[in-house]
Amino acid sequence: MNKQLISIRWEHDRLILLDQTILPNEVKYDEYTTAESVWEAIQAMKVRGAPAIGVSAAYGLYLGVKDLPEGDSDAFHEAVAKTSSYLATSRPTAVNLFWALERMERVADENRSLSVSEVKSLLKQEAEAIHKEDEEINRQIGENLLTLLKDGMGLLTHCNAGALATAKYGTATAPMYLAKERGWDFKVYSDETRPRLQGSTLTALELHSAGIDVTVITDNMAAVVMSQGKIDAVIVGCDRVAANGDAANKIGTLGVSILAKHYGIPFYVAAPTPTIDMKTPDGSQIPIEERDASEVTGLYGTKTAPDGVKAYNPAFDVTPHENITAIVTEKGIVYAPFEKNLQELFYGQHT
Ligand SMILES: CSC[C@@H](O)[C@@H](O)C(=O)COP(=O)(O)O
Repeated sequence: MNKQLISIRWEHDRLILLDQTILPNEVKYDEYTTAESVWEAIQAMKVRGAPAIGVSAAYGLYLGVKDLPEGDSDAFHEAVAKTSSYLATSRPTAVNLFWALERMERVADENRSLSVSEVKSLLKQEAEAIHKEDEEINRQIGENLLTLLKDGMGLLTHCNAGALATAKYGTATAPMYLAKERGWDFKVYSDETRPRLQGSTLTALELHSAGIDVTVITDNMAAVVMSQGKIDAVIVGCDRVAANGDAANKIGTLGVSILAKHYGIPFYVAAPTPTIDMKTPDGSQIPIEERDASEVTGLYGTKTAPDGVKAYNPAFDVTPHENITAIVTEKGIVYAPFEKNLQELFYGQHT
């Protein structure tokens, strides 16, 4: 993959993020050295995509406490909890954010007997481990998805669950990169994904620069390409999968799932296990972020709706598990009944 498109780097105690809000026009990396600036980057979607948000928040937590004085251990642990709660307010839907922060807090809690400087170094190691593991998880998701696909297939994806949304490979895009390595040719259709256009600005950019055959369509073209027999499978990412298999993903995914069901096309959700939230029983309990109306009434600083008109901007929707053919994780492929099979995946048994 084009090296320029790595979204997250960690160098010399600095977080370096590719600014995804200005792609594909400009490739710009910014350095982050404070928890506040990482919070802003997540909120403004300079870094976005569930796994990338989790990795960035983990580094953000370390950045927020790394320069605190060594002498007062209680004050240090209080600051860890406070910085974690603060970073958790940056975006509500992707559970990876909370998962990564909880993991960081656990490391601090379990090592209270160590010196502050030792805990700081463990926090840094934990953030680096979360980053590295994400890359391995995605490769394995790609391998598992490939077992469901064949050379030459037409694939539809929505939003960007690609390398830019993760440490590497992406989730929904992982089989596309692996297939390319094996000399397979998929024909990928990428929904533009209004209002933020992640499908055209990000997915099309990364697949096209990797030499993968990708065609951008506007969201309202998905039905026609399916009706024309161009799509053999839909693969999407997710921000949070509930215990019953309902899956929150970028707004518009629900509609794509309904179309896929209508046309009898398999609908696969690529889900790293950190994105599966066994504590949320079903999709109705997943918090859905609502973003500023200006994302709907304008585009790149140009108004696309009249002044003062109302606009509704939920950033995610929930695909009911009935519309999902399989949830593909790094640990295996989960089919219906999802509740039972997710329990088995996580706990080895149905409780
Ligand atoms: C591997 S990324 C999975 C999801 O986070 C992705 O599909 C998505 O919905 C991203 O939304 P975004 O609002 O761009 O952060």
